[in-house]
Amino acid sequence: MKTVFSPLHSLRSVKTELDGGILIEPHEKPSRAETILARVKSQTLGEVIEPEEFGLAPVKRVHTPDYVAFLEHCWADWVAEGKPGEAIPAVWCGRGMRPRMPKDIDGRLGYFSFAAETSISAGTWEAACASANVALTAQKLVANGERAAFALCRPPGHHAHADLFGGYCFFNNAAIAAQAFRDQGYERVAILDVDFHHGNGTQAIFYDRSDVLTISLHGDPDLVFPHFLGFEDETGEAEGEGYNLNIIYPPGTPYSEWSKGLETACKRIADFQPGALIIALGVDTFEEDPISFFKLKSKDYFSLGQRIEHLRLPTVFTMEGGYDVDAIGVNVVNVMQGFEGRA
Ligand SMILES: NCCCCCC(=O)NO
Ligand SMILES: [Mg+2]
Ligand SMILES: [Zn+2]
Repeated sequence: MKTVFSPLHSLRSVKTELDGGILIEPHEKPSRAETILARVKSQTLGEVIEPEEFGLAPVKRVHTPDYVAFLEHCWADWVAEGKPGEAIPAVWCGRGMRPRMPKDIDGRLGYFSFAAETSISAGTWEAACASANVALTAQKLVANGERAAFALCRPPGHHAHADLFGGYCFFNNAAIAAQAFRDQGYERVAILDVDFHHGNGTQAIFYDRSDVLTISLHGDPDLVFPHFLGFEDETGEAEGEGYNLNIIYPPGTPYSEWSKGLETACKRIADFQPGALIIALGVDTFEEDPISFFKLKSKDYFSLGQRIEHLRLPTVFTMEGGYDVDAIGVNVVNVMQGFEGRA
């Protein structure tokens, strides 16, 4: 399996994450991607290639022009106002207020975000663009005949809405790849999000559509991020009714339980008969993950990869979450080796 990787990910190197009332070293840090890359190479998973440049057109098939323009200029606008730290949203449109786009950077940060943990600084824009190009390059490999490709995306994307950032995400790489398949004539595309957290952005982007099936397995949003979306009664709307599926689990869920939801998801995907499958791959389902509460073991990721392969679909993997950096390389590559039958 080929891996697509961009060294430009390291331009995303913020020093802060708001957590527990203090600014901590971000969980979503450059060493995550470097560790995965090292494991891809040490396990000779396959060729590693750099992304092609696709420009902003395919990004704007998912994200709004105002949002893209905001992300491009955010850091410069923030610095121009003489702010001392990294750009962090601190004000939002609360219930009963007016959801119009403010001029000021503080207002725009809140208007275009849904959470406060995702700081922005120099290089964030460039890294987010590179991450989208990584996903589009993997999508092109698969559209051109590869059975599967691994988009080693950083920053991740599944929390990003059409015009919202948060949860360490800016561009929804999986959604951008899905829309690229659709624009290239694939009638139906399925996105399966196996990250510990709900793929709220992915759900929202396709919520009223029946051409892209969105499924997410995740921790109960009543207990964990993103808190305000991802419940099992969210099944799609209008044309999209029946084309969104959320499967939630409690703290301590082991693979033996979690895999029942995986089975349900795979059966729904098989029924949908998509021409392509995108796996939003987070490994923060791991038992040692610092911010999550499932209990998957490293060996379980082989099984996950094997089950996905049994769908017999052209498959793009987009890297999402996973914060136990010591184990992230093994867990991610275990999925790929399971997929390739090299478990
Ligand atoms: N306290 C912020 C938690 C953000 C979760 C990021 C993630 O892993 N999403 O998949
Ligand atoms: Mg998920
Ligand atoms: Zn996650």
